[in-house]
This record gives sequence, structure tokens and C-alpha cells, in this order.
Amino acid sequence: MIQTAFRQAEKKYKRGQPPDLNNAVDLATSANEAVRDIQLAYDLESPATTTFPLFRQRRPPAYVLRDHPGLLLIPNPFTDEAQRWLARKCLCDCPRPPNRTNLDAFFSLPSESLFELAVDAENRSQPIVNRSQADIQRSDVTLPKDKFYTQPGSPSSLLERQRWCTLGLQYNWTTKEYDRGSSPFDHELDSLMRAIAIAITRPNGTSDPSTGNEYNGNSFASEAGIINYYDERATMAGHVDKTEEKMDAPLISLSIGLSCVYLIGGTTRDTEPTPIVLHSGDILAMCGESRMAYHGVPLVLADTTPKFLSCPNAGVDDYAAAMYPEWHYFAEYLANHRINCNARKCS
Ligand SMILES: O=C(O)CCC(=O)C(=O)O
Ligand SMILES: [Fe+2]
Repeated sequence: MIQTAFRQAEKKYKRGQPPDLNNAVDLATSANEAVRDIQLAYDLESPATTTFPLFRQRRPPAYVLRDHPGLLLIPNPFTDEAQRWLARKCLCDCPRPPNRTNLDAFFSLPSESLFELAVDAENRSQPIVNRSQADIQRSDVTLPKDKFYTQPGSPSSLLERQRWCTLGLQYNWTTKEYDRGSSPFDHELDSLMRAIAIAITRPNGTSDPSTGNEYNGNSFASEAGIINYYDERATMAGHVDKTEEKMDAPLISLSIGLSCVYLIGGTTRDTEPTPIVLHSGDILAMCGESRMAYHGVPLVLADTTPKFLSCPNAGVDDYAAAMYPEWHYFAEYLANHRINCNARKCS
């Protein structure tokens, strides 16, 4: 059987040990022939609800890939605090009912996030016999629903198996369609995604693609989204996100934690994809043509989480830190995971 160009590239990165990143576009290390600078025509504004600046610069450097029109990259424009805030959103605020996760089909999950439950369990670390009734009820809620699992999962073991959570319109991975059900999209995350959609808009009347993206970001709303959780061995196979009813709006995607190799191809698997190294804080927007392109993550790069995320003492003074578990728990998770959070407008 002849392998498609996309499949060959996936195999190269999955098998390569150590990974060969020579041909990959890595904006953190050098200016690259494969990209072209674009000037943002509008400021990246922090949402009004956040009391600290999310961005280091209002007009950060931005790029489009020459061979993939519409694939836009803004190398990490976030403040360190903003990245920690995003990690908290993705680990504590979002992966809880009514949002769905990959574990819902198998376990009855609690109203708290698994991350918070795992932290809680570690803080208590009491043998089960000494637990109060309330504690027992909390572990009960991770009871298996499915015949494959016969034991209740401990929060930390389930956290390791948490692979995705859906936001807004709920995506059904079995039918590959959006269900009618919907949960509110985290308001602050939506404001952030809107701010990005506005900043990357091409100014009125300009047709030059080097000035940004055609879609008017003022019309953007995060109607559906996915948070993906990758451990060091996790991958995401090549696919096109084409379930959304309308595809004219950009798909906006943020990375936190470990770096990865992201492949961006064309509208068929026969187009040779370009590998891009995505780092913590990078913004990627799939606009125009590239919104219909095959893409995937064949490799997560170990030991690449920046220190301000993986250091146990970071973030102690951050905004709203007191509402959350201590930072060292996040640091432990982020040292060997990548989180991707993406938003789409569907209608
Ligand atoms: O993790 C990534 O960067 C890609 C995620 C993705 O393609 C998706 O959720 O559809
Ligand atoms: Fe995707």
C-alpha cells in the first residue's frame, strides 16, 4: 500500500529517536524561510474581565506560512502569569460538568475537576478507612459505568487518562457531529479568543494577505472548543476539523506546557505537510484555506516546559491564586504534559 505524504511525515516524527527537527519551522530559534512576517493591524487587547495584562505586547510579531496560506502564528505573546492563568482554566475550571470529557462514557465523574480532586486526595493521603462520609462520596463519583472497568478510578489515575474536554457546543467523537446540547463556553476564554480573532483581522478594504486574515474578528464567537491533554507519549492523528456548519471563521488554538511537532498539510493527505514546533504560549490560527487542511500532532517534546510553569514556586502571587490549588501541583503536571485549547465559530 502506498503511504500518503502526511502518513510518512507522521511516522518520521513518531519513530525518530531523538527527533530530527532540522526541517521543522521553529520560530523560537531562528527566522525561517518558510514564514513571512505580517503586521497586526489591530491591538491584542486583554479582556476587560481580567485584572492583569495577558499580553506582553499589543502588536507582537506574527507570521504566515508561505506554503500554507492562512496558517497564522503568533509566537508566545502572553505574560507568564497569563499562561499560568490559562493552565488553571484548562485544568480546573473547564474539565467539569456540564462540559464533557473522554472519561464520561466510562466513569461517573464529580462536579469538581479531576485535577482538583487529585490534589485534594494527595493533601489528605489518608487510608480509605479513615475517610469521612463526604470523602467517600467524592471517590464514589468516579465509579465505573462500563464493564471494561471494574474498579473506581483514583482521581490521579483518571487525571492521567483525561485526554480531552469539550466546551460550548458538545462534540460527539463517535458520531463526529455536534450534539444539540451545549454548555456555556468559559466567558474569559471566549473573550481571549475574540481578542485574538480581532487582532488578526485584515483592515477594511485591504486585500494584501500579509496584513492578516480576511474574516472580520468582530463577528467571532467561541461557539465550540476542545481542550486536549497530551502526556509525553500522546499524539493526535492527522485530521480536518470540518464538522462546523460554517468554516469561514478562523480556528484559534493555544498551547501550554511541553512543546510539540505540529504538522500542517493540505486538503488531502497527499500534500507533504510542514512540521512546526509549537511552544508554550504560541497562538496558531487556521484561517482561510488552511482551515480545511489536514493537521495533527505526531510528537510531544519531553523536557521543554518553560521554568515559569514547571517551577514549584512560580505563580504564588498570581491573580486569584488563592482560589486554586497551590502552584506546585500545576508545575508537576505541566512538566510532562502539553495542553492545547482551541475555539471555533460554527454558525
Ligand atoms: O493539539 C493541537 O495543537 C491540535 C488539536 C486539534 O487539532 C484539534 O483539537 O482538533
Ligand atoms: Fe484539529
